[in-house]
Amino acid sequence: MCSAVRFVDAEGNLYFGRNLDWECGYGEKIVYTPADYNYQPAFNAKDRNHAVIGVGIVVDDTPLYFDCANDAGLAVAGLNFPGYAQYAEDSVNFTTNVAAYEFPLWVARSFTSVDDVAEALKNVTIVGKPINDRYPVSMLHWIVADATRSIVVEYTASGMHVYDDDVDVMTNQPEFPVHRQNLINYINCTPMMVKPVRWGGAELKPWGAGLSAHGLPGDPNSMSRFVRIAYANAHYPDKQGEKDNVTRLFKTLSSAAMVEGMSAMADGQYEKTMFTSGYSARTKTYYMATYDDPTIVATPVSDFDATSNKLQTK
Ligand SMILES: C[C@H](CCC(=O)NCCS(=O)(=O)O)[C@H]1CC[C@H]2[C@@H]3[C@H](O)C[C@@H]4C[C@H](O)CC[C@]4(C)[C@H]3C[C@H](O)[C@]12C
Repeated sequence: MCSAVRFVDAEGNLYFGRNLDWECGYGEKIVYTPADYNYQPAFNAKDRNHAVIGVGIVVDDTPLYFDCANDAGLAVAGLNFPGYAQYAEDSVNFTTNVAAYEFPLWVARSFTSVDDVAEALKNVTIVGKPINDRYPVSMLHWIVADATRSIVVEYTASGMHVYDDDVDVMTNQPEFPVHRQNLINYINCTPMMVKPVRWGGAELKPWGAGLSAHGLPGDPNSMSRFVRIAYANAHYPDKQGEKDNVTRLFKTLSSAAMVEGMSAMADGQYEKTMFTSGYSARTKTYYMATYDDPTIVATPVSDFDATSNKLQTK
């Protein structure tokens, strides 16, 4: 399972991050794609040369991003969506064709805002073409965010769906509208301290703080994580400064993190939060912590050579 979140700090700077929950890693690193990198889209898309930083792997000199952000403060993450995602089998004439594997790269190379992405997606086909035989097509949906808002992009049997994500979180299956509607089941949950009540002759006092959120789902399934991270994101108080906002990002994501042993996949292997990563548009820094080493490592864009045309990893 995976979970993602977006929020802005008190000055309106974007913070965006995700948990990558899986049974194994892919050798992912921080990958920097400079503006002058020779990106050759899989089909007829045009490269608009935004520099990109994110987490991914490099295959055939192409950065395959799990999540990334660009120099304009636009960020995107891919999350599993099997059983629902259904890409086109081939390119479609008179539309912009984007291979599923390049979707985050294409978004971040091409656009400066969520509004522009949403407009472009009106005429986009996502094609289920693998980059090569070693890496089959992943069935994903994506959350795209900037300092103003976020959207969820789902490509299913009925085509392209772009949803306004007014709670600024995403997890896995099912479709975004189901997650969004399910939140109504939890609107009784609040962070307020519960007052003592009388039931007949008895005075009932709360155990302590937290009782007002009783019923918030604690299990690792996708719908439960959506509720939990939406609750955490909605109630986290505004923070000043980079440090407290990065803490907010990682703590909010930890509310939906997967602990090894809690959830086995179909093959019997346990899922765990392999890494948590995120971007601060305030300082143009990518942050990452792994399951085995929770130290949050900061990689500012300035660590890379922006004048080069080569992919760079750290
Ligand atoms: C496994 C990852 C998603 C994690 C997730 O959402 N888990 C949910 C588990 S469950 O089903 O809901 O149980 C996804 C997110 C991004 C994916 C990667 C990126 O799309 C980049 C390439 C794309 C290639 O086609 C396949 C390898 C790959 C390197 C992908 C491997 C894998 O599918 C990743 C790493």
